[in-house]
Amino acid sequence: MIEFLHVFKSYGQEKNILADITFQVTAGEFVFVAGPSGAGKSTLLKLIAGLEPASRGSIQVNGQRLDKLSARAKPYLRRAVGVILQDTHLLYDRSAIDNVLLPLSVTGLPMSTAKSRARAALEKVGLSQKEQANPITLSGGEQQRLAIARAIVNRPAILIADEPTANLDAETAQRIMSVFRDFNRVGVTTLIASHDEALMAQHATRCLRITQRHFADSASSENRQ
Ligand SMILES: Nc1ncnc2c1ncn2[C@@H]1O[C@H](COP(=O)(O)OP(=O)(O)OP(=O)(O)O)[C@@H](O)[C@H]1O
Repeated sequence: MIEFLHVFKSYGQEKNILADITFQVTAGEFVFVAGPSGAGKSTLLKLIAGLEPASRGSIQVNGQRLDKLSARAKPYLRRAVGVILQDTHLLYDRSAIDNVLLPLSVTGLPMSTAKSRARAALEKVGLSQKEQANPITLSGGEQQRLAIARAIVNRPAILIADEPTANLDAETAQRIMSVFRDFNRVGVTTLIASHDEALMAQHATRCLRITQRHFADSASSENRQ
């Protein structure tokens, strides 16, 4: 489902932000990506989403080598991977439901079908009552849930989220995590970047840990105690 083989990533003069990363995530897994600030967690998620190219090595997502992806295959990959970045990029001049409809606009679905899909996505994250609200009037946790609804409306096989519980109180963070667990329960492969150790200890089944010049996978044999 996701495979990194000896992946390196540099940004210009910023050499080897990620160095020699190898791991596999199989369909349906729930995985945390952990590590201190600046370790490269966001970078790892962006590589999976195809938002940044690897500098070296091979990445496969959903059976496709990202560096060999044809222009025609790119939109399919975009739909297969739902992405929630640190900045949720919600549009504050549109209603909540219009934000969720946005990724559907390129699919050619009839408006009535698109609207019922968007409503189903809002319902799954508990925001049915807020479909006409402007995102700016929503709380931090509600905005995060709206971003999740927008990420899952195309029914992605993989969901990746970058620090989705940052800046939220503990109770709201738990609510967001249970939304992710619900999607994972129905088969969505889920990767979440976090540096909240307590939250991860509670929820993690597996943890990919990036620290300066070191990568550890809690599922690999050398890390099993
Ligand atoms: N577009 C970019 N151009 C240059 N350097 C970048 C770029 N994006 C990230 N970096 C650098 O790469 C390193 C890793 O950044 P990244 O955002 O992946 O870390 P992170 O672990 O997600 O951090 P945080 O927990 O603070 O969000 C940082 O030193 C950052 O400055």
